[in-house]
Amino acid sequence: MSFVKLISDDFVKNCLEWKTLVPVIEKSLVDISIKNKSTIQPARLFMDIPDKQGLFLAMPSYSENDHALACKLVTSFPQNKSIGIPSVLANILLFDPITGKIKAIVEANRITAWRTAAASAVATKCMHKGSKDILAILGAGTQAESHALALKEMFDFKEVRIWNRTRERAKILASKLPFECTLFESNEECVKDADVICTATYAKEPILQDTWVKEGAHINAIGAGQNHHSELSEALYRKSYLVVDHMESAEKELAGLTQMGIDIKGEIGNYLNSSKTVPEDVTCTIFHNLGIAIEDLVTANFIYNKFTKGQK
Ligand SMILES: NC(=O)C1=CN([C@@H]2O[C@H](COP(=O)(O)OP(=O)(O)OC[C@H]3O[C@@H](n4cnc5c(N)ncnc54)[C@H](O)[C@@H]3O)[C@@H](O)[C@H]2O)C=CC1
Ligand SMILES: O=C(O)C1=NCCCC1
Repeated sequence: MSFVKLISDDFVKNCLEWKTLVPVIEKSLVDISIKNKSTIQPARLFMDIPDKQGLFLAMPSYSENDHALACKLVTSFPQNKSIGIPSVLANILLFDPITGKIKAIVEANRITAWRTAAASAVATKCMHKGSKDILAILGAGTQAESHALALKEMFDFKEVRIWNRTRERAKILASKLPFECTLFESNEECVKDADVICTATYAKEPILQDTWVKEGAHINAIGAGQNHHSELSEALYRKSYLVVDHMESAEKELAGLTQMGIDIKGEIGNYLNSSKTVPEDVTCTIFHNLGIAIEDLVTANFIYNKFTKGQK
C-alpha cells in the first residue's frame, strides 16, 4: 500500500539555499520560453472571493525534462496578517507523470516566497548590467523578506532600504534580516538613487512613480494579485523596458497594461538564452514577476527528491 507523502514547510526550509535554488529557477524560466510540448503551463486559474478580498489560484504544470507533474493551489487573503497568519498560503500536489497518481503534497509557503525571489534575482542579473550598490524594497511582508535575502546574497548590495506603509512592520522585518537595513518614512526617499527596486505589496494605487526612479534602475514588480500592475505608475511603464516571466500569463494578467498600449517586450527565458537582448539605451528595466507554476514544479520536485532520498 502506498501513501501520499506529506512534506512540511519545516522540511522545505532546511533544503533551500539561494545558490542552489537560483540556477534551478533560471533553467525553468528558459525551459518555459521554449515553445514545445516538453514543458507545459497554461495561464493559471484565478477565483475571486470578493467578500474576503481573497483569491484562490490553481497553477498546474508539467515538465518532461524534470519528469514531473504538479499543481500548486494557493490562496491570497491579505487580511490574514491581522490575525497572525501569512497572507499567501500554498500547497503543491506532485503527481507521478507516468500514471497521474498523486505522490506528495508539499507545503509551499516557503517555496512560494523563495522561488519568486529567486526569479527576481535571475532577472536582475540578466536585465541590469549597471551598479548594484543600493537595493530598495517597498513592502515588508513575506515577499519583501525573501527578496531582501535573495538579492543581498546574490549581489552583495552595500545598502538595503525598506519602506512600508506601516513603519512597525518595516522594523520587524529589519530585525529579522541578518544584515543592516535602512528604514524610510517615504517611498520616494527610499527609492532615490536606488539601483534595484522591488515592489512587494498589495497596493492598488501606484507606490512607485517614474520621476522618483533614477535612470538605469531595474525594477522587480512582484505584488498585487489578479490586477498585477497597480504598484507602478503608468508613466513608469511607458518609459521602461518591460519583460515578464510568461507571455501567455501576462496576456491575461497584464491585459490592463497592453490595453493602454504598453508593450511587453518578451519573456525572461528568451533573454536568459540570449535569443533576445535588452538594448543598452533603455531608461529603466522592469521585470514583471507574475509567479509561474513551472517554478513551483521544479522547486517542489527538488524538495521531493531530497525527501525521498532521506527515507531510503
Ligand atoms: N509574483 C509572485 O509570484 C507572488 C506575488 N505575491 C504578491 O506579492 C504581494 C506581497 O505578498 P506577501 O509578501 O506574501 O504579503 P504580506 O501580507 O506578507 O505583505 C504585504 C505587504 O504589503 C503591504 N501593503 C498592504 N496593502 C498595502 C497598500 N494598500 N499599500 C502599500 N502597502 C500595502 C503590507 O504592509 C505588507 O508589508 C501580494 O500582492 C501578493 O499577491 C505573492 C506571492 C507570489
Ligand atoms: O505565484 C503565486 O504563487 C502567487 N502569485 C500572485 C498571488 C499570490 C500567489
